[in-house]
Amino acid sequence: MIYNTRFLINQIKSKENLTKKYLSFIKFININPHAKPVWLFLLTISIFITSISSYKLIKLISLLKFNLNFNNKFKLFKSRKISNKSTRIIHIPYKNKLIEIKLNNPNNDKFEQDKLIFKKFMKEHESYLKLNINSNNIEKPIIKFQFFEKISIIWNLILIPKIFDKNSYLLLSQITFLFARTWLTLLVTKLDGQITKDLMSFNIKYFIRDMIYWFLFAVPASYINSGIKYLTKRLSLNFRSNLIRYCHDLYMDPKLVYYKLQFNNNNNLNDYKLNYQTFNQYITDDIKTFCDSLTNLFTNIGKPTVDLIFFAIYLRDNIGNFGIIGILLNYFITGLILKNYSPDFSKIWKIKSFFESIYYNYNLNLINNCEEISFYKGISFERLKVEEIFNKMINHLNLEINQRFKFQLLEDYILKSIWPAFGYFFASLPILFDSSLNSSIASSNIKSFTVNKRLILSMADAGSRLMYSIKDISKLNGLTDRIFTLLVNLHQVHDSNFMYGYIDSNKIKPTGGFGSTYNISSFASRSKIRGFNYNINNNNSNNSNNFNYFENGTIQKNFPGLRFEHIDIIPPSIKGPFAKPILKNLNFKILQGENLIIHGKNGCGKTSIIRIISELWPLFNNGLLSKPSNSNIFYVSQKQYFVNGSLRDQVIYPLNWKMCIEKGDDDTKIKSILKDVGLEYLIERFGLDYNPHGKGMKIEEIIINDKIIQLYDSYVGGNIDGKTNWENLLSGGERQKLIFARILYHNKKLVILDEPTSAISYDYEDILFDLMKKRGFTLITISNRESLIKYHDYILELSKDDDDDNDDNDDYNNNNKSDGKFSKIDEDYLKKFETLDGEIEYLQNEISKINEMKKRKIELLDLLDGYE
Ligand SMILES: Nc1ncnc2c1ncn2[C@@H]1O[C@H](COP(=O)(O)OP(=O)(O)OP(=O)(O)O)[C@@H](O)[C@H]1O
Repeated sequence: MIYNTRFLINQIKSKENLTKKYLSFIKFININPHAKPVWLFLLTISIFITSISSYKLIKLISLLKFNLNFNNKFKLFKSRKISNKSTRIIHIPYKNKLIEIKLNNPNNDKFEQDKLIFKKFMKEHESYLKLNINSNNIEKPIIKFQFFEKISIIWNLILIPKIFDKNSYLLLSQITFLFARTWLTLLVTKLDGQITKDLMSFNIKYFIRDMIYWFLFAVPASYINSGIKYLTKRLSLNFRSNLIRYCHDLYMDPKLVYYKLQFNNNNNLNDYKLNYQTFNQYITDDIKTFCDSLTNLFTNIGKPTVDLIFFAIYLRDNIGNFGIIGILLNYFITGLILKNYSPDFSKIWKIKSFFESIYYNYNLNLINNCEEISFYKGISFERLKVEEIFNKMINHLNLEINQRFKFQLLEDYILKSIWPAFGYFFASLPILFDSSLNSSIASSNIKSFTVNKRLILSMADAGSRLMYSIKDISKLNGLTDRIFTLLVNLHQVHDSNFMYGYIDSNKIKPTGGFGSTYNISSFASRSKIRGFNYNINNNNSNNSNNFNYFENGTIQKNFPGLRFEHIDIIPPSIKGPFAKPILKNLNFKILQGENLIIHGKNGCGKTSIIRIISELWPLFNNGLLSKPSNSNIFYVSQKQYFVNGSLRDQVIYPLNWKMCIEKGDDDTKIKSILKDVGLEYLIERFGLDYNPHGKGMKIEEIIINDKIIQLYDSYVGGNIDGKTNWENLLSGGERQKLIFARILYHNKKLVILDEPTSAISYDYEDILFDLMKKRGFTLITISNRESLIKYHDYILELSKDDDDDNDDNDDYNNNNKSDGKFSKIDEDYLKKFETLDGEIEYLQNEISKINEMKKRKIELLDLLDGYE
C-alpha cells in the first residue's frame, strides 16, 4: 500500500517536472500562446473535431430514422405519396442499404416562367444577328458578350435558384476558404521572411520558435486547401444534379419531348441548333464538364483575384505606389498581348466535343448491331467508316495541339520569365534606392526583400493563373453554348405551341417554339374557325399572312373504341400542315370489343396511323380522332423493346417492380402469363448459367400484407429475377411472344399491334389470338397476314394511287376520296379466304400423294434391280 502511494507520488512528481521543463522550454524560445499560428492551429483542430462529430451524429440520426421507417416502410411510402404531392421519393441502394432520396416533382409553372426568359434571349440574339449581318460586323471577341448573360440565366434558374439554397452556403464557404487561404499565404510569407532574418542574425532561439510556428501553420493551411478542393467538388456535383434533374423534368415528360426533339428545325438560328444524333453527349458528358469547369473556374479566378488584391495592397506599403503600378501595368500589357494571340479555344472545344460524340455513337451502334453486321460481313465497311470519323477527330486534335503549342510558347515565356523578372526588379527597388542602407540593418532589409520577393512571385503566380484561366473561360464559353443550346431546344419542344419545326416559307420563321413570328396553334385556338377548306390555291394563297387555311384537328378522349373522321396522315416537317400527306381522308369507327385489322403495302403508312393515335405526330388538319384515354391504350411497336433487367421487368414494363407489388401482383401471376404465351421455359433456361454471380446482393425488402418480400440484384435459382441481355438472347418469335405476355399483364382496353406475329409460327399465332379474344381486348392489328383476318371484325385496306406520289399540285378540293377502304369482315368476306385455304390444303395433299407415289416407284425399281 505504502509502496503504491509512493509510486503514485513519484509519478505525479515526474509528470510535474516534465510539464515544468516544457513550460520553461516554451518560455525560453518565447512562444506566445496568443500568436496567430497557435490559435489558428487550435481553431482548426476544434473545427475538424466538431465537423467530424456532427457528421457522425447526422449519420446516426438518419440510420435511426431509416430503421424506424423500415418497419412501417410500405405504409409510410403510401401515406407520404398522398400527403406530399410536390415531392417524390426514390430508393437507392447504398453500402448494402437502401437510402431514401426526396426529389421535387416537376414544377410546370416554373418551366413556363423560365421558357419566357429563354424566349426573350433568343429574340434578342436574333435581332443582334440581324444587326451584325446588316453592318457586316464580323468581329469575334474571345468572350462573346452573350456568355455572361447565358451563364447568369443558367445560374439563376437552375444552379442556384434561390438565395437561401444549399449551393449558396457551399459557395459562401468556398469564398470564405479562399480569403482564408490568401490571408494564410500572407502570414506564411511574413514568417518566411522572419525565418530568413533569424538565420541571418544567428538567432537560434527565435529560429526554433519560428520553425514551430511554421509547422503549426501547416495544419490550417492543409485543412483550408483540402477544404477548397472538397467544396469545389461538392458544388460541381450539386450543380450537375440540378442541371440533370432540370433536363430530365423537361425531356422525360408526358409531352414526349425526347421524341419530338428530332423535329425541332429552328435553322434560322444555327448557333442554337441541337444535333439530335448526339443528344446523349449533351446530357452525359457536356453537363458534367460544364459543372466541373464552372466550379474550377471559380477557384481558378477567385483565388488569384483575391491574391492579387491582397498582395497588391500589402506590397504598396513595402515597395510604394510606383512599384505596384509598374507591376500591374506589366500584367495588363502582357495580358493584352496574350489575349491577342490566343486561339479561339471555345470553338476548338466545341468541334472536339462534336467529333468525340460522333465517334462514341458510332462505336455504340457497332456494339448494338453486332449480330446484323456479322451476318452481312460488314465489318470492313464499318471499320472504314469508324476510321474516317476517328481520323477527322485526330486531325482536329492535332490542329488543336499545334495551336496550343504556339500559344503555350508565348504564354510560358511571358508568365514564367518576364513576370518574375519584373517582380525581382520591383522588389529590389527599395533596397537599391535606399541611401540609409548599412550593414547593421542588412538582416532587416533581407527580411523585407524576402517578403517582397515572395509576395511579388505569388502575385506573378496569381496573375499567370488568371491568364491561364483565359483558356478555361474559353472552354467554359463553348460548354455554356452547348448547355444553353440544350436548354433552349428542350424549352422550345416543351412549349405547348410547339409545331414540329414548321417553317413558314414566306416568312422563314419557325412557328411554335421561340423566335416565331406567327404561332399557328395559338392562332387556331384563338380564331376558333373550323371547316376551312384545305385548298391553298382556292383560298387567298397570295396572302401569306393569312393562316386560316387550316387548324389543328380535334382529339376526343374517353371514347369507347376508336374513330377516325377525315384524318390526313401528314409527317412532321418544315412544311408543317402543307406537307404532302402519306394517307388522305381516313374514316372508320370501331366500338369497344370490336377488332380491326389494317392491310396495306409496305411504306403506305400503316405505322404512321399509330403515330397519329399515340400523338407522336400532330393532327394538322381539321379531322376528328376519338379514342380511349391514353392510360387505357397499349401500343406494341414493330420493333420489340426490352429493358435492362430481369424477365419480370420485361413482362411488367413500363411498370417497375414496386408499382407491380403495390398493385398486388406477385410472381405467380407473371409466371402464369409466361406459361400462357409458351415461354415458361425461359425462367429456368436463363438461370444460373447466364448469371455467373449466382445469388446476388439483396437490394431491398418490402413489407406487403405483413409478408416480407425480398428482391435481389441478380438471379436467384429458378425465379424470374434472372437478368440477362434479352435483346440478344431471345429468338425473333420469343421476343414477339414476350411482348404478348406484356399485353396480357397490362390488360388495357385498346391494344394496338404492329406486325405482332411476323416471326411467330401459325399454330402459336392462333393460340395467342384466341387468348386475346377470350380476354376481350379491343384489337387494332397492323398486319398483312391473311391468317389473322378471322380474328377481326373490320378491315381497313390502305391503297394509294401511285399517281398521287408524282402529283405535286395536289388539289384537295377535287380529291376528296379516301386512301382507306373500311369494310366489315362478314362470312362472305371470310369465305374468300376459306376457299383459298381449302384449295391450298387440297393442293398440298395432292403434292404429298405424288411424293409418296414417287417414293414407292423408287422402292419398286430397286426391288426389280435386285431380281435382275
Ligand atoms: N418522320 C417522317 N417524315 C417523313 N416521312 C416519314 C417519316 N416517318 C416515316 N415516313 C414515311 O412514311 C411512310 C409510311 O411509313 P410507315 O412506317 O407508316 O409505313 P408502313 O406502312 O408501316 O410500312 P411497313 O409495312 O413496311 O412497316 C414511309 O414512306 C416512310 O418513309
